Amino acid sequence: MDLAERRGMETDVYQPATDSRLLAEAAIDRLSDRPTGRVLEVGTGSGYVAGQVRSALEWDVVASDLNPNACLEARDRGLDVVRGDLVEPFGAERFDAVVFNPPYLPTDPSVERDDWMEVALSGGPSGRAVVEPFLETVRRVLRPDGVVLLLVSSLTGMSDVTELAGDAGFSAIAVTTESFPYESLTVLELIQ
Ligand SMILES: C[S@@+](CC[C@H](N)C(=O)[O-])C[C@H]1O[C@@H](n2cnc3c(N)ncnc32)[C@H](O)[C@@H]1O
Repeated sequence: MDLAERRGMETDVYQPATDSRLLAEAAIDRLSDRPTGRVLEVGTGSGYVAGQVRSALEWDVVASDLNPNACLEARDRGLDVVRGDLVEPFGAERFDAVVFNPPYLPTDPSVERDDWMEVALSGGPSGRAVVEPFLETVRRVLRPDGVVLLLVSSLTGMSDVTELAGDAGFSAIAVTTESFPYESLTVLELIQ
């Protein structure tokens, strides 16, 4: 499924899809092995992933997004929501885990549209335009034993993402993968 097909959803807020469900299941599985803590979902969209984690685990859950419409939708689920760019609004060492299903589809700049679905889906020409600054900054908000759970598509370049994660001081482990005709989706656990 390409960007144009995903665009069939004429909405301002990304609605839960296969990638959202894969990330929510992996986050619940991985975080249930750890003591209760505080988790941030970056790019929460509808709030689905954060809501699933909050229902399944006794963790404090915070959600954030750049898109004000997403923030309102996530708030309607009863989530604590902060509007902002990636982890910029948050202080140092605030979270035991950060989860993110980023915009990851490689997109030709000449067909980019100026709307919130583009912000939700487009990862720029490489697919890594948002993943890269996320990996460069996320460590600041993690407690010393905190982890990241990051959804990565084969379209985004798995080895490029694991290399960027390594540059940012993380080791990456694939915790789950699902394959589809057009891409495979993996959740990486990034450990400091
Ligand atoms: C693929 S959607 C995922 C939505 C939701 N987490 C899910 O899995 O269904 C990516 C989300 O990231 C948000 N986003 C994109 N760039 C962002 C940024 N720089 N800071 C915060 N959120 C961002 C988008 O608005 C969108 O809601």
